[in-house]
Amino acid sequence: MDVRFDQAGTSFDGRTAVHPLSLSLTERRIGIIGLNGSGKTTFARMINGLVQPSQGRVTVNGFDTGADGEAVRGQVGFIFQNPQNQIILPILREDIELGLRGRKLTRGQMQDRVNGVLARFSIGHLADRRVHELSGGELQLAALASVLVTEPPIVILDEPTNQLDLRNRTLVERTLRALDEDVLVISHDLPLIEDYDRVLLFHEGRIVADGRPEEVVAEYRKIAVS
Ligand SMILES: Nc1ncnc2c1ncn2[C@@H]1O[C@H](COP(=O)(O)OP(=O)(O)OP(=O)(O)O)[C@@H](O)[C@H]1O
Repeated sequence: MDVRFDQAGTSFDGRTAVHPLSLSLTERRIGIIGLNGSGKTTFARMINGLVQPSQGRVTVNGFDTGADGEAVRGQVGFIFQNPQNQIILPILREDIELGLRGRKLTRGQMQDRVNGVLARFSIGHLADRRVHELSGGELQLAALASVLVTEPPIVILDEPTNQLDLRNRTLVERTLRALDEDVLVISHDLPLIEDYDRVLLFHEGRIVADGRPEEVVAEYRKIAVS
């Protein structure tokens, strides 16, 4: 990935959520950690243009999140903290297809793409199930399938193992490890990011540590008890 922040920061109603920062993210797997309310989600949303910087600029693979919003959304798939909120249609297959509407695909090509992504996450058996009946782990995989069917090169996941039991957590962890796409994962589940290429620690809207997982997690532990 090639994500650049150039003195980019953002405020809500005069309160700074992310202080202006400059950095470049080029690694394949990046973790974001920090206390509740430290700015992690806001930072991630600035990358896909859901939150615009109040100052500075953010570019993703060369596209400006302000000026080239549509191109940026094609580059970055975002899986929200509560995946049930992002699945719109009642039947999983229909929801996955929704992402492909507007693309010039024949019915057959569309079905091939949907079946391909279902097979990739081993959830073909869920294709015709009602989304609201799926378990938490199944829902996470369903959300991944719905986002990845459009083939974004970068995927951001906001707390993908939140509220999952050990089995579903392991399933999602294993699935994330096998992804070919570049990933940026916000997580309170520290083992999930322990072998990532780079970890950012947010604290009060600033990045206060940035580096290898063990070093950054050690800093996080200090903040957590201070
Ligand atoms: N749309 C918004 N309007 C107003 N304030 C917001 C908005 N989004 C976030 N904030 C505020 O910005 C700060 C950072 O929030 P953010 O969601 O980025 O934190 P976080 O680190 O992701 O937290 P958590 O771990 O609890 O999900 C918080 O004080 C939050 O209340």
